[in-house]
Amino acid sequence: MITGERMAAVDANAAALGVPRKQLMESSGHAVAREVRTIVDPGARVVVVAGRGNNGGDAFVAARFLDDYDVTTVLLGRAERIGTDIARENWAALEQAEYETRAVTDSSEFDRDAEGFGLTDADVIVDAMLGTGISGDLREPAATAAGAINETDATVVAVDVPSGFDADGGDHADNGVEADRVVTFHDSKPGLEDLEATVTVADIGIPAAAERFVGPGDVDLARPDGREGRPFIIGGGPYTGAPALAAQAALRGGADLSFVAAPDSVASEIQGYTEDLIVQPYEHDVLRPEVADDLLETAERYDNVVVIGPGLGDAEETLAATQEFLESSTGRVVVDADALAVVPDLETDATLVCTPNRGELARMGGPDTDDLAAAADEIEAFAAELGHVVLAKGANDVITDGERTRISRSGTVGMKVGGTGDTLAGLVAALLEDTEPLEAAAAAAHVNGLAGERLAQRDGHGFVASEVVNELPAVLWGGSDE
Ligand SMILES: NC(=O)C1=CN([C@@H]2O[C@H](COP(=O)(O)OP(=O)(O)OC[C@H]3O[C@@H](n4cnc5c(N)ncnc54)[C@H](O)[C@@H]3O)[C@@H](O)[C@H]2O)[C@H](O)CC1
Ligand SMILES: [K+]
Repeated sequence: MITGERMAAVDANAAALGVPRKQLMESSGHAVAREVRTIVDPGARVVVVAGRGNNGGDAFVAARFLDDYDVTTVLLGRAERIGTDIARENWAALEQAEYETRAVTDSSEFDRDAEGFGLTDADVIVDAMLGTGISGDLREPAATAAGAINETDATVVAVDVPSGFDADGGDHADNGVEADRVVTFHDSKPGLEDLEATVTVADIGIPAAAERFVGPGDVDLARPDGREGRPFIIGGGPYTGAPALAAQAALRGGADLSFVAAPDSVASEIQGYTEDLIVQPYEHDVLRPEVADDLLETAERYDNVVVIGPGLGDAEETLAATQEFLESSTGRVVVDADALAVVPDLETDATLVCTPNRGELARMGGPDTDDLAAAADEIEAFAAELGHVVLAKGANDVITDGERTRISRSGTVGMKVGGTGDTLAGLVAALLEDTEPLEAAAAAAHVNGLAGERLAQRDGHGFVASEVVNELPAVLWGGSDE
């Protein structure tokens, strides 16, 4: 089962792996033609009703695979307004090859002339008006066309989803097409099983890697569409760099404001790094239990995305305070570095994203290995037992919520420089604002690694974490096509 928006991400990942959308469209269209062949014999009358997006593009391909049928392809709209190159190219091929095509420019034509389109004597109608690109109830001329299609006795074959069906939410527009068959691509869509139609899931050659490995489609999904979120970064000890890097990375990753809580002994030093941070000192030199309550109260005031940075090694005090803080948290918390030690025995309603490096993963009870990708199943089982998202950092990062597991292959040996874990933790916090934890962690791991790759291309492996922070926006908004 996959939603429409995740499908778009998988398409983009497939393209980045070398399987372009036009190839997927060819496979999609062929699958639709094969379905038609199971319903009627050659010579039968088939009417394709196509929209101006890739859903229509699929059906232009299908028409090409139905040469031995009496096919008319009807485009709702003008050809020059077809929305994508690959759909337009497939329409042009139909016209060049003198297939029977017709463009309808307004719904009155449809109303007045449903007969004329041969809808009424069609044996099969291919519904290719709208697929996963739909937004809202059917608009004209699709709405009128859907009504005309629903009134015929033809067998209706829907491309990907019946027009009007929302592949993210799973509900179907009241004025949507009632299909007899649905040929959906790659994986079923939530809610299709509730329709009357017979659903065929067509394999269109998308490599499993497009879902397994994090790619540009995942970054597209997690990209903040504006400035939002106010993560709260808690530095647990006297380190000044870690919370500062995490807080700056959160800002670079799209957060509105970034608050840092740090021991008063170092708070002014952290503020000294940059005016962009709002640093709030807490008494004592480390995170102590009596401080935890105040921090909790503060955290509640923010968008409950919190990053707990490194503590003081395994100092009892700090760990007790961290445990107390996490047990009482209810929001989304990125837990990094020494704070991770308390997570295995934690009872909390908070949604944690744990970002262990190899040693921290092993100490938490996860597998102790350099090759995280090879241990992905073990890490998935560990995350399932832990009950939280684990972003295990290594040459390849393994990101898992205990059920779904992704691997990010981005990054470079230069990323081992100190502080890149802090930039990652801050970036996760920024993306957690409006992206689900697994997706936010996967995209952050990928973007952080791509930032390092860009720096390595420019400066070899001598870059430092503060440069990774500054590189994040270019990767997140620069349309990186890695
Ligand atoms: N997932 C895959 O592996 C592949 C999917 N393919 C097909 O691509 C469509 C999605 O195509 P997209 O261009 O994103 O959008 P659509 O064609 O679904 O629709 C866009 C089209 O519709 C208009 N529109 C949007 N909302 C409405 C509305 N409420 N009423 C009327 N018209 C509306 C919008 O203006 C556009 O013109 C997917 O379903 C698959 O069929 C690819 O072929 C490749 C592989
Ligand atoms: K459709």
